[in-house]
Amino acid sequence: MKKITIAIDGFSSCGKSTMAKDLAREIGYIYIDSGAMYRAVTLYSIRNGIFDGDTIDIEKLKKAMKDIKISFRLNPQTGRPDTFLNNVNVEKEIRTMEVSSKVSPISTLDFVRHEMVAQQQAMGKEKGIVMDGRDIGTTVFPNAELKVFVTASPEIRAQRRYDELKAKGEEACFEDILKNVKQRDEIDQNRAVSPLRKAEDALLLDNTNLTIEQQKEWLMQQFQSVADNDKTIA
Ligand SMILES: Nc1ncnc2c1ncn2[C@@H]1O[C@H](COP(=O)(O)OP(=O)(O)OP(=O)(O)O)[C@@H](O)[C@H]1O
Ligand SMILES: Nc1ccn([C@@H]2O[C@H](COP(=O)(O)O)[C@@H](O)[C@H]2O)c(=O)n1
Repeated sequence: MKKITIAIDGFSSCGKSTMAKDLAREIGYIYIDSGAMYRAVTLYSIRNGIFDGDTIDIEKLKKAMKDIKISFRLNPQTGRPDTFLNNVNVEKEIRTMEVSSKVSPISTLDFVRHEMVAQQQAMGKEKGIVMDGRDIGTTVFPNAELKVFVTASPEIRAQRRYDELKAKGEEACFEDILKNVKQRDEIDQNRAVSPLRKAEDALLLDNTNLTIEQQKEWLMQQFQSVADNDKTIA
């Protein structure tokens, strides 16, 4: 039986990784959170003096790219891959507000995107992959057999992120999160290289009023319908 490529794109914090990870687990595919890779480059940049305030030292980052090694390893406790930067688990560190506030400018840089896209395409060479991000259906895997574009209102997305942080016992400010969500959407949609766009052949999912369970079922149905049309897919 053959495996396919599944691309899940959309706005920040709308539930892409939640649904992508669940589908991948259910159908036995690899799951890759491409946003984690841009976050890892950002964390490296913060830690290595590549930022001066909000200004990025482009030449320094260009030279440093060869020293940034990103990998994923399955965390048996969470059932999802943790992100490793130069062999150190940085899953928690890449999710801070500091990284969230600096990641979109880093993601506008053509040489960063070029390197990330090459690595993502290598990971998906054998298919059997569910990858979520911003440009997966448009740039990374334009021939993906199933493409989904997810959206929800900024307020709902910020609320979900706020609830998640509170549930973990972490400090959170709803207004800061909302501002960050809107800022990232703006930068991601308007950058010159691979801006956030719905691929023409992507299915649109507005999950504003859906539960996690409902969106999971919806995605599984879309996978089933692709598989029903081609009985060689599993
Ligand atoms: N339909 C839903 N209803 C309520 N909460 C949801 C729903 N989908 C996802 N969530 C919650 O919203 C938060 C953000 O989800 P998730 O991390 O999957 O988003 P994302 O799109 O991958 O975000 P990012 O762009 O930051 O990678 C999580 O706490 C998740 O549990
Ligand atoms: N394919 C992608 C994925 C992500 N980005 C950028 O990274 C930021 C963080 O991503 P999350 O999925 O963790 O929210 C995101 O805001 C984008 O700037 C990207 O450019 N391309």
